[in-house]
Amino acid sequence: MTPRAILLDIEGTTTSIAFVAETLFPFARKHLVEFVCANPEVSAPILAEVPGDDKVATLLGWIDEDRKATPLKTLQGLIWEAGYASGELAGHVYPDTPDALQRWHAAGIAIHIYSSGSVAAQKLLFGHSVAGDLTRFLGGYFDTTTGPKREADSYARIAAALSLPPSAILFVSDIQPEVDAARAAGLQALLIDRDGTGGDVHSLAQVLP
Ligand SMILES: CSCCC(=O)C(=O)COP(=O)(O)O
Ligand SMILES: [Mg+2]
Repeated sequence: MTPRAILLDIEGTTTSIAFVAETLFPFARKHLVEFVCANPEVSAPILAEVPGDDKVATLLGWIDEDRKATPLKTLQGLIWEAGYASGELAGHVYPDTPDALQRWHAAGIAIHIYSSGSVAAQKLLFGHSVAGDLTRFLGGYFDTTTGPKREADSYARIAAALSLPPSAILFVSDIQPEVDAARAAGLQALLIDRDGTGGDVHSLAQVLP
């Protein structure tokens, strides 16, 4: 069945893992303390969700281990905002990403994002991408506030939010447990392998070509 909506992961799917690991995360690490000190009122409710006495140390540890924790993701999005605004950051997208977004959009297929990165961070990345502002192609954004990406219930919630039967949505991700969870919820799903050594596809050019 041709899907009525496409749901895209970011890191490893639309965007390189290296950009996230080697550019975004170090930027957040470098500016974390400065941001928290300069924005105490914004930071306080986020830090309240971080366990332990030394919240900053916990957050820095989470960055190093790529923990997909909602408070960290919220804070990262806020920190990256200044980097995108100044032009120091530009959201990486693979060359086939804007082409695919344009193609699916023209075909009348709704395109949504589901990433562990916060919704604010998703909008920044696509709004300030190396291919320009791609947000005109995107209809909805989902993050871990909807639920973890490896749990089927999260995909059921997204289908309900989109008012679509799960089988009408095609999810694309580079992480097998995420693909498995989406399939368990009844979505169509494809594993993308950007190295081209496995997976169902290795480029978004192969998805609804
Ligand atoms: C869009 S924010 C940058 C990516 C990020 O922080 C992240 O955790 C990506 O996770 P994904 O679920 O897109 O693999
Ligand atoms: Mg991913």
